[in-house]
Amino acid sequence: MTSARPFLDVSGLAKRFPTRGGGETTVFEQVDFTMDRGEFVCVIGHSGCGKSTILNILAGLDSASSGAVVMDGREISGPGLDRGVVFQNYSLLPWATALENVVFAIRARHRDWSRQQIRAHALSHLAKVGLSGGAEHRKPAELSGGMRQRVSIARAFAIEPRLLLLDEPFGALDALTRGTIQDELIRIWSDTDQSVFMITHDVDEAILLADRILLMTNGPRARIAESVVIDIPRPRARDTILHDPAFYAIRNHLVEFLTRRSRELAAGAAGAGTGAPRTVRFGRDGSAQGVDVVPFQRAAR
Ligand SMILES: Nc1ncnc2c1ncn2[C@@H]1O[C@H](COP(=O)(O)OP(=O)(O)OP(=O)(O)O)[C@@H](O)[C@H]1O
Repeated sequence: MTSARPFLDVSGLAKRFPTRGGGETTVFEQVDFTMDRGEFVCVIGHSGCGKSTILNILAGLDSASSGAVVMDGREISGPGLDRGVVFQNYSLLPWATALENVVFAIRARHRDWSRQQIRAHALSHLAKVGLSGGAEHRKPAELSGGMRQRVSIARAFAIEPRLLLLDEPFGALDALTRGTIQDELIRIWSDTDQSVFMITHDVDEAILLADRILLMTNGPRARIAESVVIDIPRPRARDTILHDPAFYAIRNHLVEFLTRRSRELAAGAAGAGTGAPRTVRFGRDGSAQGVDVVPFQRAAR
């Protein structure tokens, strides 16, 4: 069932930067989308269309030139512990151990918790991402890239944010590590009602993880042109998902968007649309249907 008011409501978002000649450039405009509680949404679009800027605005680390972001009925106007952010470059405190990195975040969130409570909570979240048996006492420089990203994910989940913002979190990892951490991410997310907004360049990763994929046109004046519903049943596994009748239809649709339509739909191009994204859903046989509204229903995970 959908509620009358979405968990996250982004409307009319635009970002402009001044240019050297005294003018300004519009990176994106008319960005409109909503997210429901517990939904996992991925964003795909070419480099420079403004994905990270949108994520930073949702995080409260950047401000929009116009438009609004309303989460749980309140407008976002700065950073807050109701949102957790994971960047590609880990952003861990270099002088603190993995455990301390997580502990500091929990302490900021739960000021009334005892030291033992905080430590136990941190250790349990580190264990969920496979960091135990000594690794939790190492500093970031003594950890591999995959382990550092695990610490970032544990830290983000440990503060139990309502919205988790992930900016290409697996971009720097090798395929094997990437797969393992994707599985860990999905397992932790499945046990919560947290919503996830994730940027990725990897269409297979997006299909594996997302309930919905937002497709952005090329900048400048980029916008979200389509919202593609991924209703491949969960749990999804990387090897068996390839046999789902809808998988290649969705994959082809995304690749075709990136190679052709992201450019054709860009502002100024003939036939470029405006306004809210078109919702696209694929039938279980892989046939595409353009529909206006698809209610989000949290599927079994
Ligand atoms: N402070 C700034 N001043 C001027 N332009 C900026 C500034 N910050 C970002 N931009 C421009 O805004 C555009 C969008 O940047 P953003 O990093 O959000 O894109 P992206 O879609 O996340 O790209 P990528 O996929 O490469 O990470 C880029 O063209 C970038 O050069």
